[in-house]
Amino acid sequence: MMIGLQLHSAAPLYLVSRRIHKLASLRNATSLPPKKMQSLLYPFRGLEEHLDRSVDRMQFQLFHPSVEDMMEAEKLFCSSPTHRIDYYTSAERLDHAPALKQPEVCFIGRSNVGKSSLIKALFSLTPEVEVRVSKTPGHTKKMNFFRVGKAFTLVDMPGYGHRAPRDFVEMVEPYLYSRKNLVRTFLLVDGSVGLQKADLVALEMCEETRCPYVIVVTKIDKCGRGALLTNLLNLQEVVNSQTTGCFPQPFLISSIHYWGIHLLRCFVAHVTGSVRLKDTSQGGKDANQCH
Ligand SMILES: Nc1nc2c(ncn2[C@@H]2O[C@H](COP(=O)(O)OP(=O)(O)OP(=O)(O)O)[C@@H](O)[C@H]2O)c(=O)[nH]1
Ligand SMILES: [Mg+2]
Repeated sequence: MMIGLQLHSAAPLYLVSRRIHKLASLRNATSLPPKKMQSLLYPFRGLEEHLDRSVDRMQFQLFHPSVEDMMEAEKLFCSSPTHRIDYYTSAERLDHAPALKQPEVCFIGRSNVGKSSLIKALFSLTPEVEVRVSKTPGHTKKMNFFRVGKAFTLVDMPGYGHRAPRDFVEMVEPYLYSRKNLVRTFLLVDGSVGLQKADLVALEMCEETRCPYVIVVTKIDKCGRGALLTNLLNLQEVVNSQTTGCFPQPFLISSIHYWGIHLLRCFVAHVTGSVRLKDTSQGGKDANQCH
């Protein structure tokens, strides 16, 4: 559903692929019928009615900014002559990583979980920033640094898992332990398959590094609500019982449908100190708190 995309058009492929998806922009999203808009902006809302009454919903909505706040955050993800968003550099080892002062956030997770796709969706309002995604696990082989003006840097990491354990040990681990300007790690877990053994290892490592982290549940469009809820509640149980550095609210996203992308943009802007939000939480805890 690209704006103005006509399949029979003779437009060159690169022009077609760089058009902005309608739902990537909050202004278009707010013109949706209310229920659809709620599910796009706050994906947990779409699941809530299927949850057992005994489940505490508050934990899933600690970070719950207003649309107005999300609009403010969205501006950061739009490039302008005074606020350039660009791919900066890649590094194979920590000592090749650029020395940058601005706050940094990184995205880690198993190969193929959707890290690069998420970053691509976050940057979809600046389609000239190229983020490569692939069906083949192990596609991202280096740490890729993207600058968002002077506000923050975002880092796409190689995945861990059967094909790329070495990359992880040589790049991701040292980065997580020593990167001074790292303010938040986003640990991605595939919502359609739930927590895997390798995810638990990553979770343990995030605990050890002591840098605050947050879980992002990806590909929520790929499975039924029942399976997603089971995976989600299992994840919450692990977060509640085994972690101290993890923000208790998991972020649910679909990078291909833009579900949860606006909320996550706002969270990134918030944790990097790039926006001051008027209303960040309903539950009395803010996004910088863990348990
Ligand atoms: N259905 C669905 N597919 C997705 C979503 N996000 C990513 N994918 C698909 O999952 C595959 C892997 O996506 P990537 O973003 O390249 O995964 P990655 O985590 O960066 O993988 P590595 O770089 O290999 O570690 C691609 O085929 C994407 O199209 C999503 O939200 N929904
Ligand atoms: Mg990748």
